[in-house]
Amino acid sequence: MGIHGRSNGHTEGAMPRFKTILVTGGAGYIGSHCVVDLLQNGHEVVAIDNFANAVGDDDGSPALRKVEEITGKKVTFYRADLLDKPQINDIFDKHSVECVVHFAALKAVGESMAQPLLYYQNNVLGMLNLLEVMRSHGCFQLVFSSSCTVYGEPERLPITEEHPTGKITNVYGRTKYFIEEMLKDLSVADERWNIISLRYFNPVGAHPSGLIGEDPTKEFTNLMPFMAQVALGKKPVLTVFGNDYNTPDGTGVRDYIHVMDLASGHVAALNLLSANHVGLKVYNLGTGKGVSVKQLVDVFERVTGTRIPLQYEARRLGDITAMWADASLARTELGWTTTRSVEEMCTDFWRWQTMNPDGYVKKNKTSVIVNGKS
Ligand SMILES: CC(=O)N[C@H]1[C@@H](OP(=O)(O)OP(=O)(O)OC[C@H]2O[C@@H](n3ccc(=O)[nH]c3=O)[C@H](O)[C@@H]2O)O[C@H](CO)[C@@H](O)[C@@H]1O
Repeated sequence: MGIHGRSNGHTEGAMPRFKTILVTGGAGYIGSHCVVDLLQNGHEVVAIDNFANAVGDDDGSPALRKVEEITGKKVTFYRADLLDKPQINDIFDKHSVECVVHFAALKAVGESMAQPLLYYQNNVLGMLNLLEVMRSHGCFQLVFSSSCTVYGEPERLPITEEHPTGKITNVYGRTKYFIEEMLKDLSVADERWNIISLRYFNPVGAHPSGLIGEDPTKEFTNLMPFMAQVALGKKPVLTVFGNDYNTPDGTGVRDYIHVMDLASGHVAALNLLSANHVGLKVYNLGTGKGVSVKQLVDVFERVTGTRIPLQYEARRLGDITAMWADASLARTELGWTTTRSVEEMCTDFWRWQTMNPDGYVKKNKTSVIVNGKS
């Protein structure tokens, strides 16, 4: 096991049934953490990313170089865009990809409302291109990165996979929903497909080494990265959107999940796919525990020894009151559970932030001009 690794009941050391995995969006936040776990479980990884929301430089991905440092293993990387089908085709020609873990997507809710066509094109068309290239290369094994956002406002809590989907209030969420519907149709039409869609709750935290973490290149609005910026003094105050919700302390409740627990959910999904034909299966990945904004701030302040000034404002448009998972299906069918506490989510995120206050360091080749010669 690599530095600070933690087994979660999966097959470390054993030979995985899938050898080469293509990871789309591999340089991103969840993608890079998942690549660590895949490598530590014996898979070979070909990662692609277009750097739409991940740091890239002349040598590729700084995040994936850190992943290589953590694991002592090599990642094959291509800067590639799923909208460029011939390029994706070339990558499949070069590597015998047995399974795809598909993270690459745009994910900013506000941006998705302002630019719906961009989101439908990138997320839905990107998925279509990928599925077509996979099929033409005889690759039918897929793990799809979905979201609890497909449930919309919960009718009951905790949310099981049977909860109705589709009543979504934003375009980003609808792209995830439409793709799930597409995957359903595909698995019915052609039984060669073997697909698991993982509905993530709220991923937070970072790898405990502090070497990789969340470093969005776009403006971000998620709670934990924003809170960490306030703790670092880069932003003056954390705005709490609403303290009049029907929750114990009036602030919104979510199911925060450590990104390394999320990563191990993907390894568990691959283990199931490689041993069984499932058609299409959907699993919630969450801890099953609801944590309010105020509670998360309290834990963060306590474990990091920082102070987060708060400013209460009106509810954010499109936000729901409370959401947490029933993750028992993933426990029984994938043999997967979360093992990391809210304290670890905060400590690990803070370690990444303090070790890398400006995020990843880019390695760009600059030519130095001396006496007119470069
Ligand atoms: C409406 C929205 O954006 N939903 C997206 C958001 O979920 P979600 O809104 O749950 O995640 P956030 O991290 O943005 O917010 C979590 C909680 O913190 C509160 N909060 C957040 C930021 C802040 O500065 N102050 C504050 O009080 C929110 O009101 C919410 O109660 O991120 C998820 C993961 O990327 C996406 O799948 C969701 O589609």
